[in-house]
Amino acid sequence: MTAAPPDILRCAYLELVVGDLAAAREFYVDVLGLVVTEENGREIHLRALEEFIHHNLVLREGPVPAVAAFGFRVRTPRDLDAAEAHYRALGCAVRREPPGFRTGVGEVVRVLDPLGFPYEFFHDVAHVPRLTWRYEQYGAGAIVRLDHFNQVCPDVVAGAAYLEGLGFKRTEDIRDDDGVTYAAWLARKDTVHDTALTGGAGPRMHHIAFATHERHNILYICDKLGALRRSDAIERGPGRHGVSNAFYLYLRDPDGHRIEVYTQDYYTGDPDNPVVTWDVHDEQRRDWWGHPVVPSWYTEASTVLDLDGDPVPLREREEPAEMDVTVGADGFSYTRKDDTGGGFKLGGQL
Ligand SMILES: O=S(=O)(O)c1ccc(O)c(O)c1
Ligand SMILES: [Fe+2]
Repeated sequence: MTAAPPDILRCAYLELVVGDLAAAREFYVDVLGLVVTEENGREIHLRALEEFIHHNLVLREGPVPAVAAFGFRVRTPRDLDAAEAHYRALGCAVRREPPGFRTGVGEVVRVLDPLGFPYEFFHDVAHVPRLTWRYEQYGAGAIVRLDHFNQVCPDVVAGAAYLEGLGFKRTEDIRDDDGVTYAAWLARKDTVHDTALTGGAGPRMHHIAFATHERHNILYICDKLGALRRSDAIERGPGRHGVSNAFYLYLRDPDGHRIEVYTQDYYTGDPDNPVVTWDVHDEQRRDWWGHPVVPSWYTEASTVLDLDGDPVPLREREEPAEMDVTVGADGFSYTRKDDTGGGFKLGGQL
């Protein structure tokens, strides 16, 4: 028995558990320039500059750095009923929480989804000032929107099928000639993704991504981290993605949570938007300029919590791992597919 999915508008907020609230606040507010909507001694509610809902990120101090909730806004209050019915039909744990359970948010339907991720759905939410035109409040990093989540799960094919059943549309993926799918990007709003699946031991959160309008905003964040002698917060990039075509930078926060700053992907809103599939051996799939992906980007990710706040046990990926099939002295990755010389980049191998 199935039940129609809720009409999800977009990824809207993430609840992050951090080990030191002051250190996390300094990173997300003082360094990255996210805006404090409200805060107390236990948690801080932050938003991007163009956001008008109460928050895009909750920082809550706790014993184990982890992700406690992936929040999605739905189109109408009735979509909360649809969310509850959809997940009960999937046999998932479902809890309906009253307004105020989540600061600034009305009623929330929380689920532990089939992949083991704590998703939650809401409609009613407090409106706060959209700071779009308040340029005097902009840090030069100018983070304007929450753009997407990225989730690590063992079986990307099954995970993408579940998300497509939830109404997400696949826009890009990475595969090989044997039919293995290594990663997939899926959208509800008219951009490349609201969330993505990265093949690996999961459930874990790979990253949360915020958008800037310009590439120079991302370059400024790098310069600022250098000036602060915190360049070790830069894990990967800056660079240009192949998948999504976005300009990107990956940072690690004080707890190791991965944050992407991202700009200039493309419109995907037509119903017949063509899916872009990349060959896992294409050296330009993850970095259009062919720069290698640092190993930690493939191996490290954040724990996720169940609805009781306990870490969700991991399942290992059974199919080949992308890092294993694209790096090594054999240089399986190519720049030009038919280049008989191998065409792989020296120095890009471990
Ligand atoms: O590295 S990829 O080009 O595959 C990529 C594309 C879009 C993303 O948001 C991302 O995190 C990673
Ligand atoms: Fe991303």
